[in-house]
Amino acid sequence: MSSTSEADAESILRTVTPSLDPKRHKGQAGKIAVIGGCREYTGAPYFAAISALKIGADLSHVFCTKDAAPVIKSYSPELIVHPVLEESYSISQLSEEDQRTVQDKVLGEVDKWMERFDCLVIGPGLGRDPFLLECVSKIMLLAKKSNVPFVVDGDGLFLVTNSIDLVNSYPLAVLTPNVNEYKRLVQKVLNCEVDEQNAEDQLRSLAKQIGGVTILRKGKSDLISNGETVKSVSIYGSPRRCGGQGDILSGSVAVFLSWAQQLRSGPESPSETPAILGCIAASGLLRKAASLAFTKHKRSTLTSDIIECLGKSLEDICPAS
Ligand SMILES: NC(=O)C1=CN([C@@H]2O[C@H](COP(=O)(O)OP(=O)(O)OC[C@H]3O[C@@H](n4cnc5c(N)ncnc54)[C@H](OP(=O)(O)O)[C@@H]3O)[C@@H](O)[C@H]2O)[C@@H](O)CC1
Ligand SMILES: Nc1ncnc2c1ncn2[C@@H]1O[C@H](COP(=O)(O)OP(=O)(O)OP(=O)(O)O)[C@@H](O)[C@H]1O
Ligand SMILES: [Mg+2]
Repeated sequence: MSSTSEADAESILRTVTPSLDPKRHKGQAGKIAVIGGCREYTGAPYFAAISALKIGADLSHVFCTKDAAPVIKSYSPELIVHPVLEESYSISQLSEEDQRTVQDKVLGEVDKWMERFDCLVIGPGLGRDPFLLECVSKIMLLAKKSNVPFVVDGDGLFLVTNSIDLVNSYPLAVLTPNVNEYKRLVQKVLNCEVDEQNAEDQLRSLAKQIGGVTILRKGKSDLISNGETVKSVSIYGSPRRCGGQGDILSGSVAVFLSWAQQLRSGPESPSETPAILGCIAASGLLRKAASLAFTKHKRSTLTSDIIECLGKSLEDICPAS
């Protein structure tokens, strides 16, 4: 059994971040899709999707409900927004057969794009509507069929905790639970309470029990495990706990995981998996950006201020030229 060690996040950021090569075409630096955004939540999918672009992905899509789409589009013309998800209230008058037709249509809309994506982020601002979550569980099956990696966060974790088979033994799944989401996962999967005294061993057991998926447990230090190795990232971030920082993280993991996967085909393939590298890089960068934003804005630091600092924080670690 390997022991926990503090990851060298800066060095990993330098390793996984690709150079800006003029020979590369649009799309090669990453095509990310966020599955999330409903009547209540439009900020979370926006934060995840825009963070992916600000770090350096080429294209960032959002698949959300019809009500959320115009709102998310209005935040940014950079995002490609698909108003395809349906909640129960909009289909409750339909017969069972018509509801199935609606579900097939939703799945068709997502599936026609699936193979083009390097990574999905499933859950920021998804909500907990049962019809919508059933569609999303089928989207996860489609992603697995196409071997597309996915990061599960927010309400996606609510779905997965209640249907662990959706991610069990899928090596390209990354779960990014916050304190509440982690507690629910531990209770459900390990049948016990969170043990802070043995946090690393418990995280390793949890990841192993879910068949070697990668888990990034967010907190004062971020802990990352795939059931074998356990790494921590404790770089000083910010004392502000404004909502949305986890959404930046999930979009960032998707980009760095995609970049780390590209290294696999190169001559110097790192020993850690792309999922572990992606988590370490994202955690390190978010913490640097949060620290920079806090230096400028102090108590009024908001998630959008942290997003504005992603570029400078990455530039300080690996300059573009
Ligand atoms: N600006 C935005 O748009 C942002 C949107 N965000 C989005 O918010 C969503 C929830 O994420 P979160 O982080 O609030 O979840 P978390 O800490 O487990 O819950 C806190 C407490 O609330 C409750 N609860 C939560 N959701 C519930 C529901 N649908 N229905 C009923 N209860 C619910 C929960 O109760 P419990 O389930 O534990 O009993 C717990 O006590 C998620 O989609 C996220 O992406 C955030 O990313 C922030 C920025
Ligand atoms: N106590 C803490 N001290 C320092 N950093 C923290 C602390 N808690 C969380 N973080 C950092 O903030 C990031 C987001 O974690 P958080 O627990 O706020 O996620 P979340 O609740 O899912 O956020 P969101 O509001 O986006 O849903 C993590 O990557 C972590 O690095
Ligand atoms: Mg969250």
